[in-house]
Formats: sequence, structure tokens, C-alpha cells
Amino acid sequence: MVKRRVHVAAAAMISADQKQVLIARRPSNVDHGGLWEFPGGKLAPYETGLEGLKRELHEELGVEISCAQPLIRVHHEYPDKHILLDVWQVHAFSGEPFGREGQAVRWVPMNELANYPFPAANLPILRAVMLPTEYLITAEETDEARFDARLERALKEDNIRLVQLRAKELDHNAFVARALRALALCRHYGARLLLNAAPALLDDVDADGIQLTSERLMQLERRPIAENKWLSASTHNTAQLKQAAMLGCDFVTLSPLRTTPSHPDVPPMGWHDFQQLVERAGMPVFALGGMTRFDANHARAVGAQGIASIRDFWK
Ligand SMILES: Nc1nc2c([nH]c(=O)n2[C@@H]2O[C@H](COP(=O)(O)OP(=O)(O)OP(=O)(O)O)[C@@H](O)[C@H]2O)c(=O)[nH]1
Ligand SMILES: [Mg+2]
Repeated sequence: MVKRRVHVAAAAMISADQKQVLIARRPSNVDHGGLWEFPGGKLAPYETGLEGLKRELHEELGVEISCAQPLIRVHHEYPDKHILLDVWQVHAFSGEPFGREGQAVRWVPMNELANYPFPAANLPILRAVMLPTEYLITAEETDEARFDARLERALKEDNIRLVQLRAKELDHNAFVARALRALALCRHYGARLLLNAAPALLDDVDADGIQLTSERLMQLERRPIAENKWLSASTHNTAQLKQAAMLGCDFVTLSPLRTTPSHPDVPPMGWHDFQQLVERAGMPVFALGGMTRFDANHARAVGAQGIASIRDFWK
């Protein structure tokens, strides 16, 4: 049997204070009835994703969208169909959303989304909604006070909310000491901290998660940390992206987009190849390699969550 291919446009509508997202409950008599979803529906023939999104949100919620940005595209195999969920983040709209088709509609704080049952295809979307567009990777530092000052500047002035502590130059004890201070700073500013280290390091430092090197990624057979921690991995190709999906990574970095001074010999993949890899990744992907925050909109337009960078945030 040839499966039906269904292209669906859906919206993550964000409240004005950026803290809540709108979800709706599917009526009990339809596909995935009783589960929660992001409002939206199937595209009509010849409709683009954004046109379909605008029509569906008018029909289902009575709102008119004025500003939307691509968030994530998820391909998912259901037993009876292949579905493409084309999800947009909606920042501005007019009208007060209500369930025009009788469905329940609710604004939910981001950190409570996990309490609502969604269809199986939605897991990557929930991750994408919770993640910011910028991912700071810390640089090498020889001076601990300067490390703290630079991290704090990025948290305070650049509003960074996701940080990877990368410090290959430190031994175990020095890494733990720096990580404990970085964690305290991140907590103070409401940011998440992932450690680029062996997963067991979470026993010493109760950070928010682990960033696997591509080498660690390829050696693992199963997810090495609990589901309530964030697992990310550094990837460079299809095989590594597949392995990340198999382990249940919550997101990844994909590099190098451009040539960088730190890796001058590695050929860059460029936006075209990057887009092809992201399309099938099935999880949020941060573009890495010569990125600055001015690349974030372009990264989003080709399907990425946003950009990861050392140099642009480490000042
Ligand atoms: N809108 C929406 N659909 C989703 C989500 N997740 C998910 O698996 N789906 C699936 O994608 C398909 C979307 O169909 P839909 O029922 O919303 O389509 P529609 O609004 O055009 O309704 P209709 O075709 O009944 O008129 C369903 O099979 C649904 O279960 C989601 O978050 N939002
Ligand atoms: Mg619908």
C-alpha cells in the first residue's frame, strides 16, 4: 500500500511576554482525538505553508497572523500516512483566539508543556518551542575571573539562555570547579547549561544536560542520561545525525557551515547542504561554524533552530 502524504501547517503561538504557548485539544471523534496539538491543518492544493497556516488559524481560532517565522519541519511515519508537520512560530496576531470548532484551547507555560499528551510526531516540536535561537559555546580561557566575567556579560547583555561549557584545556577538577560557577551564573539568569563532557560528569555537577562530542556520540548504544536532562550532540554528516536520532538526542549542532580559524582544513558545507541535512534531522538543529547572530534569521529560513557560536558571544 502506498501511504498518503499529508502536509500540515501548524502554529506555535507565543504570548506577548514570551512565556506561554497556545495549544488546542483535538475533538474525540478525529485522528489522534483527545490529544493536544498545535493549531493548524492540512494544506489545500497549491497552498504554501504560510498561506495554509493563515487560513487554518482563521478557521480554527478566529485570529489573523501578522508575523510568523519557520520553527521546525518534522517528517513522521504514521501507520497509515507520511506526514510533514511544517511548524511556524507566531509572534504577532490580531484577535483573541478561541475554539471556533468547539475544541478546548489553552495558553500553557513553556515548562508545563510536558504535562500534556501530544501525538507521537510532536516531540521535536515541543523541544523546538522550548529552545532559544542562540546557543553560546564557551571559549578557552586561562583566567577564571575573566571566564566568569565573559559568561555573565553574554547572559546579561546578549540575553543568552542556552550555554555549552566547552573546556578541553582543563583537567577534571578544574572543569568541575568552572562548571559549578557557570551553573550558578546560568541559574541566576534563567539560562540552561550543558556540559561538553562525559555523561557521568552530571553526578558531580547537576547541570541541565550533556553535549556529546561526535566521537562520544558514535560510541554510545543508548541514551546515556535521564529523559529529564537535555542531550545534544555535535554532528557533521548524515550518519551522525541518524545516530543522534537513534539515541534520542533532544537537539544537535551541525557544522561546519563556514570555514573557521579553529578548523581551517575542514571543508565547509554551506547553506544548501546544511538545509538538506536539517530537513531529515527530525530534531532542532543549530548551525555552527563561523555563525553570528546576524545569521540567525537565515538559519531559521532553511529549517534550523538558530545558530551556535563561540566568537560572537565571547567578548
Ligand atoms: N494541526 C496539527 N496536526 C497534527 C499535529 N501533530 C500531528 O501529528 N498532527 C496530525 O496532522 C494531521 C492534521 O490534520 P487536521 O485534522 O488538523 O487537519 P485539518 O485541520 O485540515 O482538518 P480536516 O482535514 O479534518 O478538515 C492529523 O492527522 C493530526 O493528527 C499538531 O501538532 N497539529
Ligand atoms: Mg486542524
